[in-house]
Formats: sequence, C-alpha cells, structure tokens
Amino acid sequence: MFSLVMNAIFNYIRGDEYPEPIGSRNTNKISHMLDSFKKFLKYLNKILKYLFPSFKSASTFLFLFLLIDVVLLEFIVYRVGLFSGRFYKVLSNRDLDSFWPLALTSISYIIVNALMKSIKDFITNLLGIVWRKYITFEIHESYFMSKNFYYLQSQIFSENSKENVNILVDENPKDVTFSSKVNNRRLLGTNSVDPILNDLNVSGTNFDCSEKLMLDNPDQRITQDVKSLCSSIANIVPLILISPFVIGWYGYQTYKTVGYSGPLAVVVYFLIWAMINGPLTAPIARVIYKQDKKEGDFRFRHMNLRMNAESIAFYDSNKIELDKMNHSLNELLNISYRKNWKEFILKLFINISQYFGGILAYLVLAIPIFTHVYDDYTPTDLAQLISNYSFKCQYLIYLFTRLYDILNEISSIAGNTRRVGELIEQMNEIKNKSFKVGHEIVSTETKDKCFEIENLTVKIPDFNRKVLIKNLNFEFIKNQNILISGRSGCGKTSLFRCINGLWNSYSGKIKFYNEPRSIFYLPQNSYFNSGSLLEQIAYPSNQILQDNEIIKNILDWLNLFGLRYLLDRVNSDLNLVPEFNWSSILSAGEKQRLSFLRVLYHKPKFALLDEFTSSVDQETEALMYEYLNKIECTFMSIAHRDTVRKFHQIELKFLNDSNYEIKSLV
Ligand SMILES: Nc1ncnc2c1ncn2[C@@H]1O[C@H](COP(=O)(O)OP(=O)(O)OP(=O)(O)O)[C@@H](O)[C@H]1O
Repeated sequence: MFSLVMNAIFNYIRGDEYPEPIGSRNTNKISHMLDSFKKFLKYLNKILKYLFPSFKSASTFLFLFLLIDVVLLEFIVYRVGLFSGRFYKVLSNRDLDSFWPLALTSISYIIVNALMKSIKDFITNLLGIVWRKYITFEIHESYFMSKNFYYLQSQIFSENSKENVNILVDENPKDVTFSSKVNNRRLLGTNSVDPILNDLNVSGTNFDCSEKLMLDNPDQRITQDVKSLCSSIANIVPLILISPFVIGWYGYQTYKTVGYSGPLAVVVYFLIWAMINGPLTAPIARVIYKQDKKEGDFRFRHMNLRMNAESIAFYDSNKIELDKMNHSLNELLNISYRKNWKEFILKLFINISQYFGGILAYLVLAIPIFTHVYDDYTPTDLAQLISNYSFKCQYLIYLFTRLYDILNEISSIAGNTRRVGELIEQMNEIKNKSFKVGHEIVSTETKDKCFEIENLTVKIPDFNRKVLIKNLNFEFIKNQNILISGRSGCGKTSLFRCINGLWNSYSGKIKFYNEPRSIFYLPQNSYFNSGSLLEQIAYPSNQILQDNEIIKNILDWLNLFGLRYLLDRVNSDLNLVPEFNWSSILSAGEKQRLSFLRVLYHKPKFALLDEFTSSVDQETEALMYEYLNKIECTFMSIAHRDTVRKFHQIELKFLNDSNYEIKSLV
C-alpha cells in the first residue's frame, strides 16, 4: 500500500505528465519534487475551500450522503457475493424449503444493490455538478473582476512589488525611487532609453520579467479542467476514504478461510501487477497531458477561423489556414496514436492479469484441499466454501486494483488541481499585487478638468520595456478637444491604456479631477455581444432606459447615421434578441456608427475615442463630430485624417524617439 501511495505521489511529483519547465533541467530533483508537492497541497487547499464553502453547504450534505451510500453499498455487495455459495449448498442438498426464502432474499438484495449503486452514481454526478457550479462561479467572479480576463490573455508582464506602483493619482508621490531615478536622468539631459532601463535594474525596483501573467488556455482551464477535476474528486474521494476498511475486512475474511496464505497470495499477486502496471501507466499520463494541450490548440484554431472567417475568405488564404489547421490536427492525432499504442500494451497486460486473478482463488485453495485440511467437509460444504472464498479473493483483488486506479487518477486530479489552482492564484495575484492600478480622484473644485498628466513616461509592458512616450505633460479640460496623432505604433492607444488603468508600466502622475470611471472609451475595435439592438446601443450599461424620449432619440440616430435598416433585421423591435451575431453581419463602418450611438446614448462629459471614424465616409465623420459637440461631450480622439482637425482645439502629436509636441488648432 505504501509503495502504491508513493508511486502515485511520485508520478505527480516528478512531473512526468507536464513538460519540464525551461531552465529547470539542472535543478535539484528532490527539491523540485518537494516544491511541486507543496504547490499541489497549496492549490488543493484553495480548491477544497471552494468545494466545501461551509458545513451547511449543499456539497457537504451530498458528500456525507454519498459516503453513507458507498459504505452501505459495500455491505450489500458482500451479502450478495455470498449468495452463490448458499445456492450451491441449497441446490446440492435439494433443499426446497430453504430455496424459496433464499431466492426471495437474494432478489431483494440484488434490487437494493442496484438501487444503492444507481443512487451512488446519481449523487456522484450531482456532486460533480454542484462543485463545478461553486468553482466556476467563483472563478468567473475573479475572471471578470479587475479585468483579469484581459491581463491573463495579453502578453503583459507583472511587476514584482508594491514599490513599483508608478501611477500617482494624488499629490503625494509614492514611487519615489523609480520616479526620482528617471527624473535625475532627465535633469542630466540623458534621454536615451538604455540609461532609464539600467537605472531600473540597479534601483532594485525593477520589473519582474520572469513572471508573465499569461497562462495557456485560461478558457480551457475554466470550461474543461474544472469539470473533470470536480467529477474525478466526486468519483474517487469516497472510495479512497472507505478502501482501507473494506480491504481490511476482505483480507480478514480470506485469512479466516485459508490462513495467512489467503491475503498474502493476493498481496503478492497485486504487488507484481503494480510493478508492471506502474511503468506502463506513467508514460500514458504524460501523453494525456500533451493530448489535452493539443486538443486545446486545435479547438482554438477552429475558433480563430470562426471569428475571422471573412478576413480569411477575403485573403483567399484557405490553403494556408488549411495547412495550419491540418498541422495542428496532425500533432493532435500523432499524440492520440501514441496514446493508443501505449494503452494497447497496458490493456493487454490488464486483461491477462484480470483472468489470472480469476483463477488465483482456486490455486490458493488447492493447497489446503490437497493437503487434506478440509477432509471432514461434505462435498456440499466444500462447494460453498470454494464459492465464498473465490468471491472474497476476487473482490479483494478488485479492491486492490480499484485502489491502484484511484491512486493513478490522483495524478490526473493533481494535474487539473494545478491548472485550476494556477489560474485562481494568478487572478488573485493580479488583484492583490500592484498590477492593476487603482485610480484616485484629486479632491478639487475644478470639475471642468477631467485629468492632468505630469511627467508621464510610458513603457511597453513586455520583456524589453521599450519606452513609447517620454515625459508627457498636458491636461484634459472641458471644451478643449484634443486630437492625438502620430505614426502607427507610436503609443497613441497605449496612452489610453494607461489612463484607463489597463497598463501600469509607466512613471509620472495621472491626476483625476473627475471619477475615472465616468470617462467613456470607444476602443479601436468595435465590440458587440449577443442581445437586442437596444442592448448594443446601451452597452456597457446593463440597466437599459426604455422611456419614450430615449427610444425616439435612438430611432432618430439610427435614421441620421444610416442604420435604420437594422430595425428591419429585428422586426422593428429594439428589444428583440436576434439569432445572428451582430459582429458578423455589420460592415466595419456600420460597426463604428453603431458603437458611436453608445456615446450619444450615455452622453458622457468626457470621452476618449480611438480611431472611431476610420471606416466611415467624411460626411458621416463630420456629422459624428458635430453630434459630440451637440451633446456637450469633450473628447480626446485618435485620428489620422486632416479633415477632423477643425473639431479639436489642441493637437498632441507623437514624434520620433518617444518625443511629442502640443499645439493649438484654433
Ligand atoms: N500587450 C502588448 N504587448 C507587447 N507590445 C504591445 C502590446 N500592446 C501594444 N504593444 C506595442 O506597443 C506599441 C504601441 O502600440 P499602440 O497600440 O499604442 O500603437 P498606436 O500608436 O495606437 O498604433 P496605431 O495607430 O497603429 O493604432 C506597438 O509597437 C505595439 O506593438
């Protein structure tokens, strides 16, 4: 038993089923094992809290009920197993008086047995569903909180300490070390990127570039890994808990019949079985992990094709996509073939051992029978003894192999625990560490000022930390619309990311004089979710105003911006939820026009607009800008066309070498 437990734990600890992390090959194996085991316990502890939120939770009751059912089921199985022996005796003796009661009792037991087994399966599945609900709801809560879904899927590196909080939204600078280093350099007149990065490294408050906030397939972890983790735990934990007692009981029963040789033969048989089975199973666990990963990649490719079907069709790049898709499929199939071969050898061995296990009881019993131990038994009693012993012996073998399977399943549970645990931990890190920036509002009477930017130096939050914008100073105030221009890739959207709080890879101050969340953003890529036309316009608000005036305005805007025909698609019902996906039926310009209605709907005082007219004609573009003025919205807009300059009072232009210029347009 000990070797079994050790084998299962070792399987997990040595990390065979996971690809070895780069750079870890030369590290001390023992400490790596201990480290992995500690991690496993840490993640398990976290997950157990989700599984049993309280003593009174539904999952606690279900689990206890399941445990009771499993114990009773073992008792019934034992009783049912002894019926054949009793039938042997009754039939050999031609004892009709005992036959009918025995037949009725056995039928009743069999019905109860079937009922208990079905209840066990039912509760196990129910528990799996309840646990999945608990974990997934909790994960969703964190995944959608603090924009975790964005950080987990973007190539963004975290920062390693609170000292790195570079956003300064009030009057008291917090990032003294970092800011002062940068400022000193600037005072000395050093403007190149390297000295700033060197300063970062020696100051001890550097970014932790080894810690990337990207996990592979977070969607797979939430949708699949959680599901299989919950059902595996529901399946095996009750069995693990009762197995030692049931094995002890059957071991004792075989001992009572034939002495030590009974349980000893089973243990020896099982140890040989485990020694061969172990090396055959471990490589399969490795392959399963890789296969899961390849399944995720393959599914992602199909999803990607679905999302970008039109672009790919326009490029006429079917061949490239087909090659890539088939390449991904081939990788998956190759692993599946390998797994199948490995399973063939394992199953061959399992089948041989199962049949051998079937005759083991008779081989063991042959010894006392041929050495005349049971000479005083009548043939009928001997037949009953052989039947009973054969059942007990075979069931004991079954219990050992079941325990072995359970322990092997632990490595799959450990794998899923790790994947789900990593996700939970990563999300907590984003929440607790300094990754997300908390915006504060500077208390002031000047409500006409939206924010003020002081000495802002923005870096790309990747490994290289390239500086995009250096020492930027400006303020965004009412009725002073700002045009942001500059060559592609110079950092225009990145400035919005910093203001929004998506990136905190910057130094300097962003002082808000209005609630930061009241600023309305129109991102470069229009986004539409499923739902009614009204929901698309009211997005991102989920409390939709339905009064007559608003509806009338919406109908006017749809008319004005050439989107009236969209009403035909929803039977003139703004609240109708259509079958189609808005993103796939709208043209790029229509998407921009429909997104723009969101600004009109929300009427924000301040808005940040990222190339929101790049796909519409100039006439409509002018109308859109005029409407912004009409609703008295002050905006900063990123745009490339000269024709929009007249709608702005200030231009912030990004130049080469992270420099910029600000000029008046009036
Ligand atoms: N998550 C990211 N990880 C690494 N680099 C990034 C990331 N997001 C943006 N970048 C890089 O940052 C630079 C600035 O990007 P940004 O989106 O701000 O450009 P932009 O000026 O808005 O360009 P465009 O006019 O083409 O939209 C680009 O070189 C881009 O590749």
